[in-house]
Amino acid sequence: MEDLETIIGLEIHCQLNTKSKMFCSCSTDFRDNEPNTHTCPVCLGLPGSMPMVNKRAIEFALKVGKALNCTIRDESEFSRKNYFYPDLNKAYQITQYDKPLAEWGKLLIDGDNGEKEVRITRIHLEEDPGRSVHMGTTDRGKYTLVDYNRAGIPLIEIVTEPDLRSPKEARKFLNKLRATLEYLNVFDSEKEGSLRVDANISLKGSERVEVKNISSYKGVEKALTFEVTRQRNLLRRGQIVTRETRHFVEARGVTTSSRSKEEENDYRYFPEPDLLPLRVASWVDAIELPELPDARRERFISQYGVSPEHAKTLTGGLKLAEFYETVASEDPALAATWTADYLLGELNYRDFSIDAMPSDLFRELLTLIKSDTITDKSAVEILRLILDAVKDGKKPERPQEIVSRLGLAKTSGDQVTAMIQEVIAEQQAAIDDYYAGKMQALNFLVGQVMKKCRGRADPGHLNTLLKEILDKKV
Ligand SMILES: Nc1ncnc2c1ncn2[C@@H]1O[C@H](COP(=O)(O)OP(=O)(O)OP(=O)(O)O)[C@@H](O)[C@H]1O
Ligand SMILES: [Mg+2]
Ligand SMILES: [Mg+2]
Repeated sequence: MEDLETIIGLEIHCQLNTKSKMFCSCSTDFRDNEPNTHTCPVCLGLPGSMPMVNKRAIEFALKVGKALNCTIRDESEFSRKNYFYPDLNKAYQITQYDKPLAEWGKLLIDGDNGEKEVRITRIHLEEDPGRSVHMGTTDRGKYTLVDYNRAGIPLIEIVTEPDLRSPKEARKFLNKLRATLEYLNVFDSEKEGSLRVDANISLKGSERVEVKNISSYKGVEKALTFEVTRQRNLLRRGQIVTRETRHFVEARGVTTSSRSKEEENDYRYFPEPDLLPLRVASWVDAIELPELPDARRERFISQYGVSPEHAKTLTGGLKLAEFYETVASEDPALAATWTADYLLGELNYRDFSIDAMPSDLFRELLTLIKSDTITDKSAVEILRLILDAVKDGKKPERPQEIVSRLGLAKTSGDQVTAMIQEVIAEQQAAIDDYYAGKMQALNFLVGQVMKKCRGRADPGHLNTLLKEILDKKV
């Protein structure tokens, strides 16, 4: 039972960052504004109002279609998906049904067993519903407010074939997709709720379960991991997995049943009578795609000579890739190591994005490392001081200032030699041990010199130097 194959397919809703909404001219820049201030008769769905298609949204969706190697349909069509819910003021959503804008694409990912192609079933355009804001606690004073500022924000839904084989692979797919969308400059990954995922999962031979509306990438992996265990346990106990829609409770990391298949709505789709069919396939030729993650990765390898692993990490997000290119000039290999191995670790630890690190300060830090002014250990210390200042909302000190203030400049050769002589004079017992062939004594002596210079000597160099001096004495 343990090796029952896991089958996963994703439906990803992505808000396009156009200036105005999908079918009206209301601004999409609503996040800092009062509820219901970005609305008009069209996005409120008032009787008699007529939708108009946002050309920009179509262009953005076509860009995504082209980047994901889709075929653009010669004719696509908007449809009405009918259901009643307070955040859906018209009682229908304008979406696409059997004639989506784009079909049959693919995205290359770094899968569980190496590089892998994930097929894209379709990409269609639709409008976001409004947002329900639940007030009060569950047991008392509970009521719900509705904010229609979000109603009508352009969305694309990207549906994959059930080609993913593990929760981790699903996360990798999402990371690659997010990077691609960022590079295309069609969405803003930092805006809350800009990418929402429905994750479908089954164990081979059983029904699938759909976990709806997961709003974080980590959430998708967690929800799917929970489902693998839950479904395996059901089968192990001789029960069956029922086809149902489930909800992910982020705070507890579990999924709960929200409605079973029998209760699922019949949406009574029909073609949207207020909009003409779209014939936009010919626009695709004029769309020029920017450099996408795979191409940039190859360029990083050839132009900067960074390792494939570093190149993959550094091109995993648009801002990260741009950051690297602003700091790479002096010593690309050094910059790659310090960005990918050290900086990213420190950022993740603080739940920061790359924006938190001022690139001019990082460049200065790299110069100090390259000129051998500070040790790696001191460089990490400086990095932490800068990021902690940012975290506290303070203006970070420049690396050079920190070096002077804390006296982090590497101890010079002469000073080290002097300190070694001091230690040799002080530690006769250890010296005797060393000559008696006890190699631990050397480590001890290195430690003593390090202590004297407060860690500002290069450990490898110190080791060699100390050995040289001691061996000469024999
Ligand atoms: N056996 C399976 N196990 C896991 N996922 C599957 C399986 N079969 C299909 N899927 C995935 O389920 C998703 C189906 O999405 P689609 O939008 O076509 O239909 P739906 O979920 O029934 O409709 P809705 O849009 O209302 O959610 C796809 O991502 C597909 O890859
Ligand atoms: Mg769907
Ligand atoms: Mg679905």
